[in-house]
Amino acid sequence: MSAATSTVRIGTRGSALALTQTGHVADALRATTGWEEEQVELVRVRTEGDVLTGSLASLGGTGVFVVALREALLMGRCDLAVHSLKDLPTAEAPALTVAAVPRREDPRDALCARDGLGLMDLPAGATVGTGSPRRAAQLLASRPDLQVVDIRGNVGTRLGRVPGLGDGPGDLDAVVLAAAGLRRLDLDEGVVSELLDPTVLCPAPGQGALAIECRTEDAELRDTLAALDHEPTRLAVTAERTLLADLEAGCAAPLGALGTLDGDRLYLDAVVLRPDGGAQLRASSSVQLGSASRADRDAAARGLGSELARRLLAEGAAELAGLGQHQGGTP
Ligand SMILES: NCc1[nH]cc(CCC(=O)O)c1CC(=O)O
Repeated sequence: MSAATSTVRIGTRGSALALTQTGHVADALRATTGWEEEQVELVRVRTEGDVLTGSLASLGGTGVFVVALREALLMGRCDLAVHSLKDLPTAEAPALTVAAVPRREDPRDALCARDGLGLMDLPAGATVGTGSPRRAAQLLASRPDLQVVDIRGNVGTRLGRVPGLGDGPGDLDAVVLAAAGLRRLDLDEGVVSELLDPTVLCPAPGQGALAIECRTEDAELRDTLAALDHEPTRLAVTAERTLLADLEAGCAAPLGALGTLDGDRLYLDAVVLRPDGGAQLRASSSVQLGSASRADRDAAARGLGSELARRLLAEGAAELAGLGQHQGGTP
């Protein structure tokens, strides 16, 4: 594929959020390359995650939002794909490469409650909707009285469960969503009643970040996409995702991880919970990155994730959270 003579096709899911995210990447690509509007084209791909209606936790397997996009890449129906990094399985796909991780949006989770209520203001026994075992366990850890209700659907559907926040039944006191998605859709101002501190609700590995994937053989495109990479984000999510992989946890596991870069030091905080929130393990560590090569810094980030995973496993994380069950890992 020669960019100068043809178009670059970006595969995307059809949800409002996916189209917005992909649109931003298309704009960034045009800006760094000088390509014309029509040289970057969006191709819609329907994924299993968009079609199935069961609860997200019950889908169990990882990658329900990703598999069809990867197939489209491999079959040449598109040249690059934009994924929400937290939906991307940690196992790399053969013949595909994550060519760039752009700058991360706010990684925090957002409480969207009726009447602007914060987490600690919700009345006893209040109902909070989320399909995420990670969010459920952490909500219950700080507010054991809450009634967590399993919900799913796109952002609009979930907001509609809260009175005053959208079109829908308005049958819940609150829902929890990723701040990044709300911000990208320009919805955050009206609906977020509290941005939850990561010490209260630690985000999912990769939350708020995107991955731009292409075929490994497209060397020219890979070089072009590298311009969209944001190294501090890439290092943080590399540490988070290595931890996730080493814990053999899928996207449905009650675990949170957040990497942050301060100068040349990369920090990683993680929490693993019992699904009912009644017990949890927390661990933090950091590594000095130095001015070594990109490969060395990536390796240091992976080392940090592995070190923290080892510590958590030694303290009984797998038993606590029921890890290793979703991907056929160690029992
Ligand atoms: N699992 C669904 C999903 N995947 C990515 C986002 C948007 C936020 C992000 O980029 O992390 C969301 C919605 C949500 O969790 O509220």
